[in-house]
Amino acid sequence: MVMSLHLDRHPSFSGRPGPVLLVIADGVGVAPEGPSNAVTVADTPHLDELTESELATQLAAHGPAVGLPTDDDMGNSEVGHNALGAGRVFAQGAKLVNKAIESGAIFESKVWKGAVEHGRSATMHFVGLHSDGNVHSHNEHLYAMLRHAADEGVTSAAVHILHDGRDVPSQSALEYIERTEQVLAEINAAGGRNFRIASGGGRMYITMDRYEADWPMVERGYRAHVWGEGRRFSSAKQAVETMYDEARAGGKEPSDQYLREFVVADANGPVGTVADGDAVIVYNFRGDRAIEISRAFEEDDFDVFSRQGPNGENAPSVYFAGMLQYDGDALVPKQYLVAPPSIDRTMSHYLCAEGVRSFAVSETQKYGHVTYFWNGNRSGYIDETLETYVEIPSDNVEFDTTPAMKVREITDEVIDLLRSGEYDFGRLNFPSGDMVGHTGNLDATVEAMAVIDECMAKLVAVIDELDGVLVYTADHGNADVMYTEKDGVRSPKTSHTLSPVPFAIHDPNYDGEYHVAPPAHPGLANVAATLLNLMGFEAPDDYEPSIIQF
Ligand SMILES: O=C(O)[C@@H](CO)OP(=O)(O)O
Ligand SMILES: [Mn+2]
Ligand SMILES: [Mn+2]
Repeated sequence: MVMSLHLDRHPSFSGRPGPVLLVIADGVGVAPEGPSNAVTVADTPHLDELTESELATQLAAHGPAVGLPTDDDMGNSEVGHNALGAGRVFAQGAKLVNKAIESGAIFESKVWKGAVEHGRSATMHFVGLHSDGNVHSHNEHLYAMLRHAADEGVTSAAVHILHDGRDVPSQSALEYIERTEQVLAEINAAGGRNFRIASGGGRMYITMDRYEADWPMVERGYRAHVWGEGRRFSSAKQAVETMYDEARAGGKEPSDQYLREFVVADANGPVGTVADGDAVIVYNFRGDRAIEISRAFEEDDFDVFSRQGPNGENAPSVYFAGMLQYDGDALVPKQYLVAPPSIDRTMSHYLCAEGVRSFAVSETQKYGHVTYFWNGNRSGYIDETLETYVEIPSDNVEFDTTPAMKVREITDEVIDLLRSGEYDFGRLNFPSGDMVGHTGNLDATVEAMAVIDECMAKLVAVIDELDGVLVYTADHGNADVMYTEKDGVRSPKTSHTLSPVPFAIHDPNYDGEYHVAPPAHPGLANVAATLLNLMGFEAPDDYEPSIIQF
């Protein structure tokens, strides 16, 4: 049955005269007050006023509430914005890949079989985030594929690892390398097989750029993985240990995310370059940071950077597949192992069908979050005549050096759009709670929160002036836990958290027409229906229920 995209008007509430604005403070969760909570350490009188009002509550933003396998899975931007924008919970990549591996369906797929066929006569390469963070990837998926490939007669495999330190502890690369070397050794022990780690580097330094913020990152990764260009070491372990030592000798604590690229080489040179006829699998299941490297491998007429070898050789022609299809509109990549969640009828689809004008604003690092993720992993507009998307270019720096990021610029842009009178709905993402939070720098994150608070005050004032409604929430936690402490020793926490997130409505015309009455276990997926109600619409029947009741 094709569901119609029509929205009924709400029977008792026709909305306010002004626009509805959703503010998503990325990575700003709710955790107990304490010295490691940058959100509570910061002075944020305006946020406090919002979250302490009668129109406030908290929402689950991790685990099954956002389509992840278990309650141990922290939330992230992809699943968070998917749930916010689509008003329902979809089984996400992490879960879908687990299922495909458990059932064996992944190994029955035509794409896997094609990869194995190439791997039998050439080399099978695996490129991906090397951890069990379960945000972009999970090493158990890699291991299952390596073992299966070996069982199916692949004799040569090369793994290209991206150190994490962002979804897992900031200096954990060596533990993951040790475990992977163990798995590879077990596979090789059967004889006649050469499975090895071939190259790698930090995820924030090579390969895993997103939203075209920093293509040179992808170029560095491509050249290390394909051509074996980079500093040479006898093993991945030696590479990481050397770089740790060098960082500390320079007075700096090393950070896995930012480690330089390395290549494993022996007396004959790099041990796992990519050649014509090889298979390459990107084993990340999340799309934003996997799209650019996929394009570099699979596009015939790719022209963002030169893929030629050091002596002018042509880029190798490979059999390429992603774990999932990362962009269902642009069809990137063309071949994939597991079908992505099919997120249909997002809130944007309904609003466009009703002719409602809307905008979305963020800076590069989160621009795709409020557009591509929000719209169910679709790039581009749903209806360009009704929507305006604004990207403020991000600086390519380590973000604790610029804790305000572009939050003030985003605010100014949003205020202009609100005052234009042309929009009934707008959404923005403030990136800094998350991006600065990921650096593990507490002071910088406290400063980031103070800037968000300052900008919230401005937005609230404009909403008052326009008789609109402001809704404040976040997509998952991060800034709310900046370090953990054990036996008096502090370790920076660079990852997201399991915390709930704030939800608050600022409605200057509020006169008791509705109240906050969330269903049991409210989560991010309940926000879309709430926003539609505040605009004077009834939500679609199969959306998760609204947080407000009239
Ligand atoms: O930076 C990222 O890729 C993730 C963490 O892995 O963060 P977010 O989900 O907030 O984008
Ligand atoms: Mn996020
Ligand atoms: Mn993040």
